[in-house]
Amino acid sequence: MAGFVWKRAVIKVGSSLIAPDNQCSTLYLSAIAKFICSSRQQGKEVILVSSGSVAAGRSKIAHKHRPSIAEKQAMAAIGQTHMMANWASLFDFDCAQILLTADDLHNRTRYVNIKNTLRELLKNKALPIVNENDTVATAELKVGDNDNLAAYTALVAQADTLIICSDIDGLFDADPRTNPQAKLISEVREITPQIHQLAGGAGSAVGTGGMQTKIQAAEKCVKSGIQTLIVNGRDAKVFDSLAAGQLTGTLFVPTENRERARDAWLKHSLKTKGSIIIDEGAKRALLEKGASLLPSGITAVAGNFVAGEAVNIECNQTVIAKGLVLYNASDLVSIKGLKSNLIEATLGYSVGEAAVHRDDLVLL
Ligand SMILES: Nc1ncnc2c1ncn2[C@@H]1O[C@H](COP(=O)(O)OP(=O)(O)O)[C@@H](O)[C@H]1O
Ligand SMILES: N[C@@H](CCC(=O)OP(=O)(O)O)C(=O)O
Repeated sequence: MAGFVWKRAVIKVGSSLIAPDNQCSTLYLSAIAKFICSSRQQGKEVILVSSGSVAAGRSKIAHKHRPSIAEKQAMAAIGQTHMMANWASLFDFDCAQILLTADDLHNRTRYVNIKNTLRELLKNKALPIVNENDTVATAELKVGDNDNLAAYTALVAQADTLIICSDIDGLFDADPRTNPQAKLISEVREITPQIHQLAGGAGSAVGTGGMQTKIQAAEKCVKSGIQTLIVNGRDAKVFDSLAAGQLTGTLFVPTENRERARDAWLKHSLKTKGSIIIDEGAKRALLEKGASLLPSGITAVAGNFVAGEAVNIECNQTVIAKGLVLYNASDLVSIKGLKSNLIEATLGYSVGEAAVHRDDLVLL
């Protein structure tokens, strides 16, 4: 198989690895944690999406064979602390808990907050651990499964890779539970209806969604240029291979270049709500150094946009870039021309030194 190259990955770990017998265990997590540590030492960035809260809390809440929604939510509330402690026991750096629902990902302000928080956590070398906020979310507000949640996380974090760790070697050409002749598919270049048909539901009592939700997750990622890998999280050798840069499991090959997909989205899909006018120095920093736009280079603000919306960036009456702005128009008016270390004192808050981060900016 070809080499495995990445810089920022979301690693999704399923319930069957965290709480195989409805109880937290580090049996399968040690190899994953070792891989996370060695990757970080090489300067790579990792975000975990971890399931397991319901499974880990199951034995703590009295319930009939099929727990009610409230019972499951109570299990998640207890199990989440056990799951986090289980991971934290494996690392000598900080783990950061992020609990999300679909609603958070669809709301612009909350989406921007999630993105900024992830960026800040990675900058500070903490390990973000994301799970669905099962305790508050009703079915219609939920993503529903952590495979799709991991794909959304990879998109919001602008990761280049999603690694889904499951209890099976990857995608097979038939459900191995019912067909012992099933063969592993090592590479998928196009997610066709036939690929969807290969997938069956969850294989264990603690899993949700099975291969179907993993293929949905891969589909979301590959069209945004994010390579997606399904691997067997029970096999420590898998992580030795990945650490050595060797692919294993099933790779879903991106159908689009990541930068091109991001640029096309910024350029064509987003309606601009205003303009930021910048000076020659800021223009040079953007064009020649690929820098973020700092408030110090802003001379004027036009329009009434809010943080997270798209704006044109203009110099000498020419639009030179488009990007997602981190501050409201009225706040930018207050901080234009100022050094970034004065943002907090001027506004009473700061979401970072840039007005538009270079990851959210496309040159025109
Ligand atoms: N075509 C397929 N290839 C591989 N596994 C499949 C396939 N169809 C269904 N499955 C089932 O999907 C299971 C993995 O999903 P799931 O039980 O939800 O685990 P996780 O907790 O890792 O998300 C496998 O154990 C397997 O039984
Ligand atoms: N949010 C739930 C997990 C949902 C889920 O997708 O589980 P899994 O199929 O094991 O990844 C929990 O923490 O129990």
